[in-house]
Amino acid sequence: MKRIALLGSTGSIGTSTLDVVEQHPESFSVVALAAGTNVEVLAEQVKKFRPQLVSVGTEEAAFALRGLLGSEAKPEIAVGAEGLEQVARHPEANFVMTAVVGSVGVAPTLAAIEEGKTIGLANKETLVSAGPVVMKAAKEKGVQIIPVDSEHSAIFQCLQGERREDVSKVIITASGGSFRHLTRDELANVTLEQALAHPNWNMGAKITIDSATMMNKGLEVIEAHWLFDLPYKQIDTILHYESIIHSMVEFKDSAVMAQLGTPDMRVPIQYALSYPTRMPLQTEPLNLVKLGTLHFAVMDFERYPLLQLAYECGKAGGTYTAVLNAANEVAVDLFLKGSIGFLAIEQIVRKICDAHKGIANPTLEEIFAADQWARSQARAFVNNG
Ligand SMILES: NC(=O)C1=CN([C@@H]2O[C@H](COP(=O)(O)OP(=O)(O)OC[C@H]3O[C@@H](n4cnc5c(N)ncnc54)[C@H](OP(=O)(O)O)[C@@H]3O)[C@@H](O)[C@H]2O)C=CC1
Ligand SMILES: CC(=O)[C@@H](O)[C@H](O)COP(=O)(O)O
Ligand SMILES: [Mn+2]
Repeated sequence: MKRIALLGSTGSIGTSTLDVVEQHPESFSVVALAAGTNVEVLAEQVKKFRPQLVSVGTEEAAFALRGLLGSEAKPEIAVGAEGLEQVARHPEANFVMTAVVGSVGVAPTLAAIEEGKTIGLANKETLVSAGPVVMKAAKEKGVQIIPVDSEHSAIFQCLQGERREDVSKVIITASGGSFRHLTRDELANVTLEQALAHPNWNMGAKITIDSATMMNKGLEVIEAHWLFDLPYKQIDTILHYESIIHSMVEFKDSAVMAQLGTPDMRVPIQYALSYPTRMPLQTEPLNLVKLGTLHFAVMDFERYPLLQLAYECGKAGGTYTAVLNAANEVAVDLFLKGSIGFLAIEQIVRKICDAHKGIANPTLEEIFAADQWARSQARAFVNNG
């Protein structure tokens, strides 16, 4: 039985995870849930899955949750960063699904690793921000980090039974995001509503914007570097408009393995939970005949400069990727709030990365300090025009 602690239960990955759990009550149960402030959805989840512990972002959310639950369910309720960590450390959990958004995922992921829990990693910002620290901790504790991000799950699946030394490269596919048909000039006046309309996936707001700027692929390249212990020269990206091929691995004999499927995150979520076995899943099966044709194009680094920047930061290493991530989190948040235009996201992130004086082999404290520095720089950039 997988006894799951789920971080980010009210989000896109969180609700899909609970859908998978519901399909297999004999194999999966929920012992603890963590969310931010969406207490309406959380209350329904608590009533249905009966976790022992629940964490919310604020005291107000905790008060509202108690009111919504009434006498129907009375889980222990924790709050804030401490609450997230408590959920990650829950003594009865043997699997922690990290599906919060942002580098707020670093601390609870490290806490779960410290407790020896298997990690299902959806939260890509964790490895982008603190990859060396997290991977070292997982190695020392013998903890398995199973990728949930669709591309990394695809690569992970393609690597089963293969020897790492036989891999010549991985090829991460990119849909191109909401504005893939626009030129850079045409990006100047795009709206938030347009940016949030991903062509293939229904996801949370932040990752949908990251997909439109191609930062999502940049974060995924860095995530792949840490998950699969590959140098950046062995990590390629390619445009693939339908998101049917979730990623590929090329081996030294030129054989290419790919994992395909209709775009449904429940597949990689369930694979992480059932690994190394597979289980049935109610989802739309892939029909290649109906699809007819799949389309590909070479990645355009001039069109998508944030992907170029992500490779640069990844290769520079140290604190550069934490800064890249934190500046991007703030810039995307400002765009979501309507404070800046779409193209300002990449301008802000580039300026802050250029201004950063990196620290090689950083400690966790140095990573957190770099993250905070980048956030304050990004906010100041906007305040000062
Ligand atoms: N959506 C997808 O298909 C994919 C997502 N990912 C990655 O998975 C992660 C989650 O993405 P997604 O589900 O789309 O995001 P959503 O925005 O849909 O959900 C985010 C979740 O995190 C919670 N949360 C946010 N901040 C905090 C906080 N400070 N403390 C506690 N909980 C918090 C939210 O709570 P609340 O809403 O209650 O405030 C919500 O439950 C991201 O890192 C993303 O890049 C990777 C691949 C695919
Ligand atoms: C579902 C998933 O894993 C997302 O990261 C998705 O890949 C976003 O799509 P693009 O970044 O390719 O637009
Ligand atoms: Mn992805």
